[in-house]
Amino acid sequence: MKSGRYIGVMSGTSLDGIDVVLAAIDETMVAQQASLTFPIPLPLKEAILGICQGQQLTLSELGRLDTQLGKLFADAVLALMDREQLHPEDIVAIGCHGQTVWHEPTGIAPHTLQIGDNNHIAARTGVTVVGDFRRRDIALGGQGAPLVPAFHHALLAHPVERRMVLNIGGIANLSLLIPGQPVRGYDTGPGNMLMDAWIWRQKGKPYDKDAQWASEGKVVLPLLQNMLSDGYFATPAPKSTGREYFNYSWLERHLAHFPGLNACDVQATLAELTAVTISEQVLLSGGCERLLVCGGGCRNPLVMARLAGLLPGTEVTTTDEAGISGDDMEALAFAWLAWRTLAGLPGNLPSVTGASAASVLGAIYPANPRQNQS
Ligand SMILES: Nc1ncnc2c1ncn2[C@@H]1O[C@H](COP(=O)(O)OP(=O)(O)OP(=O)(O)O)[C@@H](O)[C@H]1O
Ligand SMILES: CC(=O)N[C@H]1[C@@H]2OC[C@@H](O2)[C@@H](O)[C@@H]1O[C@H](C)C(=O)O
Repeated sequence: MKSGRYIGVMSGTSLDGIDVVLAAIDETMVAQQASLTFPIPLPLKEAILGICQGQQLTLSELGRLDTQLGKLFADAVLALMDREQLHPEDIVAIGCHGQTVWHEPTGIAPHTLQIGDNNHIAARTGVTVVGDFRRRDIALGGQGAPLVPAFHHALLAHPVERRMVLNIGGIANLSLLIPGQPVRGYDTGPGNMLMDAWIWRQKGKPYDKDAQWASEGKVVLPLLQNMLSDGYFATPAPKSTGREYFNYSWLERHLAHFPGLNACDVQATLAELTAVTISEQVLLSGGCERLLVCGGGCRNPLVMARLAGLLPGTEVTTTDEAGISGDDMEALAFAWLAWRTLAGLPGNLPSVTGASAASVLGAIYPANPRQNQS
Protein backbone atom coordinates (compact mmCIF):
# COMPACT_ATOMS: atom_id res chain seq x y z
CA MET A 1 0.00 0.00 0.00
CA LYS A 2 2.94 2.37 -0.74
CA SER A 3 3.81 2.79 2.94
CA GLY A 4 7.11 4.47 3.78
CA ARG A 5 8.53 7.95 4.20
CA TYR A 6 6.83 10.90 2.53
CA ILE A 7 7.60 14.61 2.36
CA GLY A 8 4.77 17.14 2.50
CA VAL A 9 5.22 20.70 1.18
CA MET A 10 2.82 23.53 1.96
CA SER A 11 2.98 27.16 0.98
CA GLY A 12 -0.19 28.70 2.30
CA THR A 13 -2.14 31.91 1.93
CA SER A 14 -0.04 33.73 4.56
CA LEU A 15 3.13 33.43 2.43
CA ASP A 16 5.16 33.37 5.64
CA GLY A 17 7.39 30.53 4.40
CA ILE A 18 7.33 27.06 2.86
CA ASP A 19 6.58 24.32 5.39
CA VAL A 20 8.29 21.01 4.67
CA VAL A 21 7.70 17.91 6.75
CA LEU A 22 9.00 14.34 6.70
CA ALA A 23 6.64 11.60 7.90
CA ALA A 24 6.40 7.82 7.97
CA ILE A 25 2.97 6.85 6.67
CA ASP A 26 1.00 3.62 6.38
CA GLU A 27 -2.64 2.55 6.80
CA THR A 28 -2.45 2.83 10.58
CA MET A 29 -0.24 5.83 11.31
CA VAL A 30 1.30 9.11 10.30
CA ALA A 31 4.49 9.64 12.31
CA GLN A 32 6.14 13.02 11.89
CA GLN A 33 9.95 12.73 11.82
CA ALA A 34 11.37 16.13 10.88
CA SER A 35 10.35 19.53 9.55
CA LEU A 36 11.65 22.90 8.48
CA THR A 37 10.35 26.24 7.22
CA PHE A 38 12.08 27.58 4.12
CA PRO A 39 12.01 31.34 3.40
CA ILE A 40 10.23 32.86 0.39
CA PRO A 41 12.27 35.76 -1.11
CA LEU A 42 10.40 39.06 -0.70
CA PRO A 43 10.14 39.89 -4.46
CA LEU A 44 8.53 36.50 -5.08
CA LYS A 45 6.15 37.01 -2.16
CA GLU A 46 5.18 40.43 -3.52
CA ALA A 47 4.62 39.03 -7.03
CA ILE A 48 2.31 36.30 -5.67
CA LEU A 49 0.43 38.78 -3.48
CA GLY A 50 -0.12 40.95 -6.55
CA ILE A 51 -1.67 38.13 -8.59
CA CYS A 52 -3.89 37.03 -5.69
CA GLN A 53 -5.37 40.52 -5.62
CA GLY A 54 -6.12 40.63 -9.32
CA GLN A 55 -2.97 42.36 -10.63
CA GLN A 56 -2.63 41.75 -14.38
CA LEU A 57 0.37 39.80 -15.65
CA THR A 58 1.49 38.36 -18.96
CA LEU A 59 1.59 34.62 -19.67
CA SER A 60 5.36 34.91 -19.79
CA GLU A 61 5.39 36.39 -16.25
CA LEU A 62 3.07 33.63 -15.02
CA GLY A 63 5.27 30.97 -16.60
CA ARG A 64 8.38 32.43 -14.98
CA LEU A 65 6.73 32.51 -11.57
CA ASP A 66 5.59 28.90 -12.01
CA THR A 67 9.18 27.82 -12.70
CA GLN A 68 10.71 29.98 -9.94
CA LEU A 69 8.31 28.58 -7.37
CA GLY A 70 8.85 24.99 -8.56
CA LYS A 71 12.59 25.47 -8.09
CA LEU A 72 12.06 27.07 -4.68
CA PHE A 73 9.89 24.14 -3.52
CA ALA A 74 12.64 21.80 -4.74
CA ASP A 75 15.26 23.80 -2.78
CA ALA A 76 13.07 23.58 0.33
CA VAL A 77 12.77 19.79 -0.03
CA LEU A 78 16.51 19.42 -0.71
CA ALA A 79 17.30 21.47 2.42
CA LEU A 80 15.35 18.97 4.53
CA MET A 81 16.80 15.95 2.71
CA ASP A 82 20.35 17.26 3.14
CA ARG A 83 19.84 18.09 6.82
CA GLU A 84 18.34 14.65 7.51
CA GLN A 85 20.89 12.92 5.23
CA LEU A 86 18.16 11.39 3.10
CA HIS A 87 18.63 10.00 -0.39
CA PRO A 88 15.92 10.03 -3.07
CA GLU A 89 15.39 6.28 -2.65
CA ASP A 90 14.54 6.85 1.06
CA ILE A 91 11.40 8.79 0.10
CA VAL A 92 8.33 7.25 -1.55
CA ALA A 93 6.96 10.59 -2.74
CA ILE A 94 6.61 14.30 -2.14
CA GLY A 95 3.09 15.69 -1.74
CA CYS A 96 3.25 19.33 -2.86
CA HIS A 97 0.27 21.61 -2.48
CA GLY A 98 1.67 24.39 -4.67
CA GLN A 99 0.94 28.07 -4.22
CA THR A 100 -2.68 29.08 -4.62
CA VAL A 101 -2.82 32.22 -6.76
CA TRP A 102 -6.53 32.16 -7.57
CA HIS A 103 -9.49 30.27 -6.14
CA GLU A 104 -12.92 30.69 -7.74
CA PRO A 105 -14.94 27.58 -6.82
CA THR A 106 -18.32 28.94 -7.97
CA GLY A 107 -19.61 30.85 -11.01
CA ILE A 108 -19.81 29.99 -14.71
CA ALA A 109 -16.48 28.14 -14.89
CA PRO A 110 -15.28 27.19 -11.40
CA HIS A 111 -11.52 26.88 -11.09
CA THR A 112 -8.61 26.95 -8.69
CA LEU A 113 -4.97 27.51 -9.56
CA GLN A 114 -1.93 26.30 -7.62
CA ILE A 115 1.44 27.08 -9.22
CA GLY A 116 5.04 25.90 -8.68
CA ASP A 117 5.90 23.46 -11.45
CA ASN A 118 6.03 19.95 -9.98
CA ASN A 119 8.23 18.80 -12.90
CA HIS A 120 11.07 20.90 -11.48
CA ILE A 121 10.65 19.34 -8.05
CA ALA A 122 10.76 15.79 -9.45
CA ALA A 123 13.72 16.61 -11.72
CA ARG A 124 15.79 18.32 -9.00
CA THR A 125 15.07 15.98 -6.09
CA GLY A 126 14.91 12.65 -7.92
CA VAL A 127 11.73 11.87 -5.96
CA THR A 128 8.23 11.23 -7.35
CA VAL A 129 5.92 14.21 -6.77
CA VAL A 130 2.16 14.22 -6.32
CA GLY A 131 0.53 17.62 -6.89
CA ASP A 132 -2.54 19.41 -8.25
CA PHE A 133 -4.78 18.04 -5.50
CA ARG A 134 -7.74 20.36 -5.78
CA ARG A 135 -8.89 20.36 -9.40
CA ARG A 136 -10.41 16.87 -9.56
CA ASP A 137 -12.74 17.85 -6.73
CA ILE A 138 -13.70 21.03 -8.60
CA ALA A 139 -14.32 18.93 -11.74
CA LEU A 140 -16.74 16.85 -9.66
CA GLY A 141 -18.68 19.96 -8.68
CA GLY A 142 -16.91 20.46 -5.33
CA GLN A 143 -15.23 23.50 -3.82
CA GLY A 144 -11.74 21.98 -4.15
CA ALA A 145 -11.22 23.06 -0.53
CA PRO A 146 -10.81 22.54 2.31
CA LEU A 147 -9.09 19.17 1.90
CA VAL A 148 -7.60 18.78 5.38
CA PRO A 149 -10.83 17.70 7.15
CA ALA A 150 -10.28 14.09 5.94
CA PHE A 151 -6.82 14.16 7.51
CA HIS A 152 -8.11 15.78 10.71
CA HIS A 153 -10.71 13.02 10.88
CA ALA A 154 -8.17 10.25 10.33
CA LEU A 155 -5.89 11.60 13.07
CA LEU A 156 -7.99 13.41 15.63
CA ALA A 157 -11.58 12.09 15.61
CA HIS A 158 -12.80 10.70 18.93
CA PRO A 159 -15.44 7.97 19.38
CA VAL A 160 -17.62 9.94 21.78
CA GLU A 161 -16.24 13.46 22.19
CA ARG A 162 -17.59 16.21 19.89
CA ARG A 163 -14.45 17.70 18.41
CA MET A 164 -13.66 20.40 15.91
CA VAL A 165 -10.27 21.16 14.40
CA LEU A 166 -9.56 24.74 13.46
CA ASN A 167 -6.72 25.85 11.19
CA ILE A 168 -6.00 29.56 11.54
CA GLY A 169 -3.80 30.33 8.55
CA GLY A 170 -4.26 33.29 6.22
CA ILE A 171 -7.80 31.96 5.86
CA ALA A 172 -9.37 29.99 8.73
CA ASN A 173 -11.01 26.61 8.17
CA LEU A 174 -12.97 24.40 10.50
CA SER A 175 -13.39 20.60 10.48
CA LEU A 176 -16.42 19.18 12.32
CA LEU A 177 -15.67 15.75 13.79
CA ILE A 178 -18.97 14.85 15.43
CA PRO A 179 -19.42 11.19 16.43
CA GLY A 180 -22.03 9.47 14.27
CA GLN A 181 -22.16 12.27 11.68
CA PRO A 182 -20.43 12.66 8.32
CA VAL A 183 -17.36 14.89 8.52
CA ARG A 184 -18.08 18.46 7.52
CA GLY A 185 -15.74 21.38 7.07
CA TYR A 186 -15.44 24.78 5.42
CA ASP A 187 -13.56 28.08 5.45
CA THR A 188 -14.94 30.44 8.09
CA GLY A 189 -13.32 33.53 6.49
CA PRO A 190 -10.20 35.55 7.31
CA GLY A 191 -7.74 34.00 9.75
CA ASN A 192 -4.52 36.04 10.06
CA MET A 193 -4.64 37.58 6.63
CA LEU A 194 -6.29 40.93 7.42
CA MET A 195 -4.31 41.35 10.64
CA ASP A 196 -1.09 40.70 8.68
CA ALA A 197 -2.10 43.08 5.88
CA TRP A 198 -2.92 45.91 8.31
CA ILE A 199 0.28 45.75 10.40
CA TRP A 200 2.32 45.43 7.19
CA ARG A 201 0.83 48.66 5.78
CA GLN A 202 0.98 50.52 9.09
CA LYS A 203 4.28 49.36 10.54
CA GLY A 204 6.10 47.32 7.88
CA LYS A 205 5.96 44.20 10.08
CA PRO A 206 4.89 40.86 8.56
CA TYR A 207 2.61 40.00 11.49
CA ASP A 208 1.61 41.17 14.95
CA LYS A 209 3.85 38.93 17.04
CA ASP A 210 1.99 37.60 20.09
CA ALA A 211 -0.74 40.17 19.31
CA GLN A 212 1.32 42.83 21.10
CA TRP A 213 -0.08 45.68 19.01
CA ALA A 214 -3.69 44.47 18.92
CA SER A 215 -3.64 44.02 22.70
CA GLU A 216 -3.00 47.76 23.11
CA GLY A 217 -6.15 48.63 21.16
CA LYS A 218 -9.87 48.34 21.75
CA VAL A 219 -12.49 46.80 19.49
CA VAL A 220 -14.42 49.32 17.34
CA LEU A 221 -17.90 47.79 17.39
CA PRO A 222 -19.41 49.67 14.40
CA LEU A 223 -16.45 48.61 12.24
CA LEU A 224 -16.76 45.03 13.47
CA GLN A 225 -20.49 44.98 12.69
CA ASN A 226 -19.90 46.48 9.27
CA MET A 227 -17.36 43.77 8.43
CA LEU A 228 -19.62 41.04 9.85
CA SER A 229 -22.37 42.09 7.41
CA ASP A 230 -20.33 40.60 4.53
CA GLY A 231 -22.42 37.95 2.79
CA TYR A 232 -19.73 35.26 2.97
CA PHE A 233 -20.20 34.75 6.71
CA ALA A 234 -23.90 33.84 6.38
CA THR A 235 -23.45 31.69 3.25
CA PRO A 236 -24.18 28.05 4.03
CA ALA A 237 -21.50 25.36 3.52
CA PRO A 238 -19.99 23.95 1.39
CA LYS A 239 -17.93 27.08 0.98
CA SER A 240 -14.32 28.15 0.61
CA THR A 241 -12.57 31.45 0.03
CA GLY A 242 -9.17 33.05 -0.36
CA ARG A 243 -7.05 36.12 -0.82
CA GLU A 244 -8.83 37.13 -4.00
CA TYR A 245 -11.85 37.95 -1.77
CA PHE A 246 -10.58 38.77 1.73
CA ASN A 247 -7.66 41.11 1.10
CA TYR A 248 -6.45 44.63 1.81
CA SER A 249 -8.95 46.15 -0.65
CA TRP A 250 -11.78 44.40 1.25
CA LEU A 251 -10.51 45.98 4.47
CA GLU A 252 -10.13 49.42 2.86
CA ARG A 253 -13.73 49.32 1.62
CA HIS A 254 -14.98 48.75 5.18
CA LEU A 255 -12.59 51.30 6.73
CA ALA A 256 -13.80 53.94 4.28
CA HIS A 257 -17.03 54.22 6.36
CA PHE A 258 -15.05 55.06 9.50
CA PRO A 259 -12.41 57.70 8.78
CA GLY A 260 -9.82 58.62 11.41
CA LEU A 261 -9.75 55.43 13.43
CA ASN A 262 -6.80 54.68 15.67
CA ALA A 263 -4.64 52.15 13.77
CA CYS A 264 -4.11 49.95 16.79
CA ASP A 265 -7.89 49.81 17.43
CA VAL A 266 -8.26 48.56 13.84
CA GLN A 267 -5.77 45.78 14.62
CA ALA A 268 -7.74 44.83 17.74
CA THR A 269 -10.97 44.81 15.71
CA LEU A 270 -9.45 42.52 13.08
CA ALA A 271 -8.37 40.03 15.77
CA GLU A 272 -11.93 40.16 17.12
CA LEU A 273 -13.36 39.61 13.62
CA THR A 274 -11.33 36.41 13.29
CA ALA A 275 -12.42 35.13 16.71
CA VAL A 276 -16.10 36.10 16.30
CA THR A 277 -16.54 34.64 12.79
CA ILE A 278 -14.99 31.35 13.93
CA SER A 279 -16.89 31.05 17.20
CA GLU A 280 -20.21 31.88 15.50
CA GLN A 281 -19.65 28.97 13.12
CA VAL A 282 -18.69 26.61 15.94
CA LEU A 283 -21.93 27.48 17.76
CA LEU A 284 -24.10 27.36 14.61
CA SER A 285 -22.74 23.89 13.92
CA GLY A 286 -23.97 22.71 17.31
CA GLY A 287 -20.86 23.47 19.38
CA CYS A 288 -18.19 21.07 20.52
CA GLU A 289 -16.51 19.81 23.65
CA ARG A 290 -12.99 20.33 22.34
CA LEU A 291 -11.66 22.80 19.77
CA LEU A 292 -8.18 21.81 18.60
CA VAL A 293 -6.43 24.75 16.96
CA CYS A 294 -3.52 24.61 14.50
CA GLY A 295 -1.94 27.00 11.98
CA GLY A 296 0.06 30.13 12.85
CA GLY A 297 -3.00 31.71 14.49
CA CYS A 298 -2.80 29.22 17.35
CA ARG A 299 0.33 31.20 18.41
CA ASN A 300 -1.77 34.39 18.68
CA PRO A 301 -2.65 34.66 22.39
CA LEU A 302 -5.36 37.30 21.87
CA VAL A 303 -7.28 35.28 19.27
CA MET A 304 -6.94 32.13 21.39
CA ALA A 305 -8.17 33.93 24.53
CA ARG A 306 -11.12 35.44 22.66
CA LEU A 307 -12.07 32.03 21.23
CA ALA A 308 -12.05 30.56 24.75
CA GLY A 309 -14.11 33.52 26.01
CA LEU A 310 -16.68 33.28 23.20
CA LEU A 311 -17.03 29.50 23.58
CA PRO A 312 -17.76 28.77 27.24
CA GLY A 313 -17.99 25.04 27.82
CA THR A 314 -15.53 24.27 25.02
CA GLU A 315 -11.97 23.25 25.81
CA VAL A 316 -9.87 25.38 23.43
CA THR A 317 -6.39 23.90 22.97
CA THR A 318 -3.74 23.59 20.28
CA THR A 319 -3.24 20.41 18.29
CA ASP A 320 0.28 20.32 19.82
CA GLU A 321 -1.42 19.12 22.98
CA ALA A 322 -2.90 16.23 20.96
CA GLY A 323 0.59 15.37 19.68
CA ILE A 324 0.58 17.12 16.28
CA SER A 325 2.48 20.36 15.81
CA GLY A 326 0.13 23.13 14.78
CA ASP A 327 2.83 24.50 12.48
CA ASP A 328 3.20 21.28 10.50
CA MET A 329 -0.40 20.07 10.22
CA GLU A 330 -1.07 21.20 6.64
CA ALA A 331 2.25 19.95 5.22
CA LEU A 332 1.61 16.63 6.96
CA ALA A 333 -1.85 16.53 5.40
CA PHE A 334 -0.37 16.85 1.91
CA ALA A 335 2.17 14.10 2.63
CA TRP A 336 -0.81 11.93 3.68
CA LEU A 337 -2.81 12.94 0.60
CA ALA A 338 0.15 11.90 -1.61
CA TRP A 339 0.12 8.51 0.14
CA ARG A 340 -3.66 8.22 -0.52
CA THR A 341 -3.11 9.00 -4.21
CA LEU A 342 -0.36 6.41 -4.64
CA ALA A 343 -2.42 3.88 -2.68
CA GLY A 344 -5.36 4.51 -5.02
CA LEU A 345 -7.53 5.87 -2.20
CA PRO A 346 -9.87 8.87 -2.44
CA GLY A 347 -8.61 12.12 -0.90
CA ASN A 348 -11.69 14.35 -0.91
CA LEU A 349 -14.82 14.13 1.21
CA PRO A 350 -18.02 15.00 -0.69
CA SER A 351 -19.68 15.82 2.67
CA VAL A 352 -17.11 18.63 3.00
CA THR A 353 -16.52 19.96 -0.48
CA GLY A 354 -19.91 19.20 -2.05
CA ALA A 355 -18.33 17.11 -4.85
CA SER A 356 -20.59 14.53 -6.48
CA ALA A 357 -18.19 11.69 -5.61
CA ALA A 358 -15.11 10.79 -3.63
CA SER A 359 -12.08 10.51 -5.90
CA VAL A 360 -8.39 9.78 -6.02
CA LEU A 361 -6.85 13.26 -6.19
CA GLY A 362 -3.86 14.75 -7.91
CA ALA A 363 -1.37 14.17 -10.66
CA ILE A 364 1.78 12.07 -10.39
CA TYR A 365 5.18 13.30 -11.63
CA PRO A 366 7.45 10.25 -11.62
CA ALA A 367 10.99 10.52 -10.32
CA ASN A 368 14.02 10.58 -12.53
CA PRO A 369 17.62 10.50 -11.31
CA ARG A 370 18.68 13.54 -9.27
CA GLN A 371 20.47 16.15 -11.36
CA ASN A 372 22.82 18.92 -10.37
CA GLN A 373 21.28 21.76 -12.29
CA SER A 374 20.36 25.25 -11.18
N1 LIG B 1 3.56 34.35 17.68
C1 LIG B 1 2.58 34.71 16.84
N2 LIG B 1 1.73 35.72 17.18
C2 LIG B 1 0.74 36.12 16.34
N3 LIG B 1 0.52 35.57 15.12
C3 LIG B 1 1.33 34.57 14.73
C4 LIG B 1 2.38 34.08 15.56
N4 LIG B 1 3.01 33.09 14.87
C5 LIG B 1 2.38 32.97 13.67
N5 LIG B 1 1.37 33.86 13.59
C6 LIG B 1 0.48 34.09 12.44
O1 LIG B 1 0.42 32.93 11.63
C7 LIG B 1 0.63 33.25 10.25
C8 LIG B 1 1.17 32.06 9.54
O2 LIG B 1 0.21 31.04 9.61
P1 LIG B 1 0.27 29.73 8.73
O3 LIG B 1 1.70 29.38 8.50
O4 LIG B 1 -0.62 28.75 9.36
O5 LIG B 1 -0.37 30.24 7.39
P2 LIG B 1 -0.57 29.52 6.00
O6 LIG B 1 -0.28 28.06 6.14
O7 LIG B 1 0.18 30.30 5.01
O8 LIG B 1 -2.11 29.78 5.76
P3 LIG B 1 -3.31 28.88 5.13
O9 LIG B 1 -3.67 27.86 6.16
O10 LIG B 1 -4.38 29.90 4.94
O11 LIG B 1 -2.83 28.29 3.86
C9 LIG B 1 1.54 34.47 10.30
O12 LIG B 1 1.45 35.22 9.11
C10 LIG B 1 0.98 35.21 11.53
O13 LIG B 1 -0.13 35.99 11.17
C1 LIG C 1 -7.70 27.24 -2.28
C2 LIG C 1 -6.80 27.10 -1.12
O1 LIG C 1 -5.58 27.06 -1.28
N1 LIG C 1 -7.37 27.03 0.09
C3 LIG C 1 -6.60 26.87 1.32
C4 LIG C 1 -6.59 28.20 2.09
O2 LIG C 1 -5.85 28.04 3.32
C5 LIG C 1 -6.77 27.69 4.35
C6 LIG C 1 -8.08 27.55 3.64
O3 LIG C 1 -7.90 28.47 2.55
C7 LIG C 1 -8.30 26.13 3.04
O4 LIG C 1 -9.49 26.16 2.31
C8 LIG C 1 -7.19 25.71 2.08
O5 LIG C 1 -6.12 25.04 2.65
C9 LIG C 1 -6.21 23.87 3.42
C10 LIG C 1 -4.86 23.23 3.48
C11 LIG C 1 -7.23 22.82 2.95
O6 LIG C 1 -7.41 22.61 1.76
O7 LIG C 1 -7.79 22.15 3.81
